[in-house]
Parts: sequence; structure tokens; C-alpha cells
Amino acid sequence: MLPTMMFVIDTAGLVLRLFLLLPIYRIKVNFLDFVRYAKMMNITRQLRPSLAKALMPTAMRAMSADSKLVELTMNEKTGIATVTMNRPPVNSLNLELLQGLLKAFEGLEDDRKCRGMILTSSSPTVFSAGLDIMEMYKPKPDRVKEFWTTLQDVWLALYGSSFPTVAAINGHSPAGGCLLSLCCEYRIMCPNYSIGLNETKLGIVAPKWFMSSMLGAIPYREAELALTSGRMFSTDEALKIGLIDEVASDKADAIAKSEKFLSQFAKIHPIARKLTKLNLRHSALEWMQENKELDLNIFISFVGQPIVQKSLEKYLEGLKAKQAK
Ligand SMILES: CCCCCCCC/C=C\CC(=O)SCCNC(=O)CCNC(=O)[C@H](O)C(C)(C)COP(=O)(O)OP(=O)(O)OC[C@H]1O[C@@H](n2cnc3c(N)ncnc32)[C@H](O)[C@@H]1OP(=O)(O)O
Repeated sequence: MLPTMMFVIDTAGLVLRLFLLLPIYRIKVNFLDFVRYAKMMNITRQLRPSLAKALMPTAMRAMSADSKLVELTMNEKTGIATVTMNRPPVNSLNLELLQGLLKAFEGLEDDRKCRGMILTSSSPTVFSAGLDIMEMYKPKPDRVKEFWTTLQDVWLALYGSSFPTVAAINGHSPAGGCLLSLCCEYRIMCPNYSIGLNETKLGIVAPKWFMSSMLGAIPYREAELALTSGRMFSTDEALKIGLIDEVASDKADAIAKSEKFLSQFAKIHPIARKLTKLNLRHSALEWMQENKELDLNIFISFVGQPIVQKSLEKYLEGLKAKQAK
């Protein structure tokens, strides 16, 4: 009974909003047109999970990330949420940090007040050091499966979020750190740091969806050169190539610029914005939804190779040796 009532209320609310708001934007469309449009654009798949969540009793909806590894704050006035990664020293993405991020993104997806999200780091020098290499080096079978599946879900939730997203990159952002920022719609970076997908330098291969995220930001030719060489870009180089959109003087400036970017969407119809974003990102999202299992199997067999383990070991030794100097 409760789910049925909520469905009716939700649907009525959506229809009402469409009829009340669309005339303001002078778009002549009715609800059936909207459904037809969504079908034509083949994006109903992305809408279905949010509808399923909308049918859950309100008390069950996660509104915030309670993990200390991820801080979630919401500006009640502007509806802008800030998600801060907080896993010292370098925010390397282990299973627990990924779970915290997933919870935060899913909570925001359910939060009707959310008008946008800023992703940043509590570290003064590192946005995220990428995937925690210890999750891939001599991995435990069950944990490494959960680790990769959670990474896939984080990517789906962030790349396919209906709310607008900005990465305030207040530090180095290699590999998985760069990927998180590439999932966002806009990237603002502080000076004198590095960013890029450097996987080949570790003797590993950036998966297809890492590459398609990069191709959403920079041209194919530049991406091919960067990916095959594992090139890391300085802040200035990243701006020049389009890997980031703006440079900020410091974290506070990055947050202020992020808020300014997000505030422009107050004038854009939220459903028109969301459908445009999801349609642009549709083929990559659909590929992942349909190939999660295949992608997991490829990853598991890849990290199980002795040669890959050797590369990771050498890379870890290099990191430790750097610290010892
Ligand atoms: C066909 C498809 C198959 C799929 C294959 C798998 C695909 C995997 C995809 C993505 C891969 C990744 O994301 S791998 C991670 C890549 N990351 C990096 O290369 C970054 C490495 N780190 C750094 O360069 C630096 O740490 C830094 C620039 C980010 C910060 O430098 P800083 O000087 O501030 O800090 P330290 O270097 O001294 O590091 C402190 C501490 O943290 C440890 N550390 C750093 N990064 C990682 C990491 N990614 N994972 C685990 N641990 C990390 C470092 O060793 C130090 O540890 P100790 O204090 O114990 O020495």
C-alpha cells in the first residue's frame, strides 16, 4: 500500500512539476511527450534505479555518509553538497573509502534538495593517489571482487549522477584520483600539482571505462598519447589540454569557483539538464551496466598474472624508496 501511494505521489509530483515549470522555459511538451522523449533517447534505464529508490520508505533513504573516510556537508540554502575524501595520508581508494563515496553519492541521488555536488579532499597536497595498490597486490579473492565491484558502482553513481558535479582538485590526482575527477562535469585544480591516468607506468592497463571518461574531456589524439605513455600533466598543462577547466589559487578559491559553476544551473530546467547529461553519457553507462561481470572477470584475471604482481611490487618499492630518501 505504502509503495503504491508513494509511486502515485511521486508520479503526480513529476507531472505537476513538468506542467508548472516547462511553460516557464517556453518548452511545449506534455508528460507523454516527455516519456516518449526519454524512450527515444533510450535513457529510461538510467531513470529506473531512481524510481526504484523513490518507492523505498523515506526512513530507509541514506541521507548522509556516516563513514569518517568521507565527509558530506550540505548547504541547506543553496542545495550544494560537498563530499570530502578523508583517508590520510593520500586518499588512496581502498574498499572502505569507495564504499563511503558510494553511500554519499547514492544518498545525494535520493536527496531532492541536492542541486549539485563538489568533490574534494581533506589533504593539503593530494586529491587522491588513485586506487590503493595494496588492494591489488597479493589480493584476497573475496575482497578484491568486492573492491572492483564497488569501484564500478562508484563510477556508475558519479558518472551517471542526475545532479551536477564539480571536482575541486586541491592536490595530486593520479590514476583512480584522475578518474573520479573525470566523472565530474567540471574540474577546477589548484596550482603545481599533477593529474593523469598513469596506469601504464605501473605496468597495468586503464580499463575501457577509464579511457572513455578521459575521452569525455580531451580529444582522442591527446588521450591516446597520454594513456599509452602514462603521462602525468601539471596543472598548467592540464588546463591547456582541457583535462581541467579552471585553475584556482587555493582550496577555498576552488570551492568558491565550484559553487559559481554550479549556481548557473539555477536557471536551467533540472530535468532538461539531467536528461541531456545522461543522454551524452549513455553509451558508456550502458556498456558498464551490461558488462560489469565481464569487466570484473578481466580485472581479476589481469591482477592475478605474476607479471602484473611483479610490476605492482616494483612500483610499491619505488614509492617506499622515495619516502626513505
Ligand atoms: C585490462 C584491464 C585490467 C585492469 C587493470 C587494473 C586497472 C587499475 C586502474 C587504476 C590504477 C590505480 O589507480 S593504481 C594507483 C596509481 N597511483 C599512483 O601511481 C600514485 C602513487 N602515489 C604517488 O605518486 C604519491 O604518493 C603522491 C604524489 C600521490 C603523493 O606523494 P607524497 O609525497 O605526498 O606521499 P608519499 O608518496 O610519501 O605516500 C605516502 C604513503 O602513501 C603510500 N601510497 C601512495 N600512493 C599509494 C597508492 N596508490 N596505493 C597505496 N599506497 C599508496 C606511499 O607508499 C606511502 O606509504 P608509507 O608511508 O607506508 O611509505
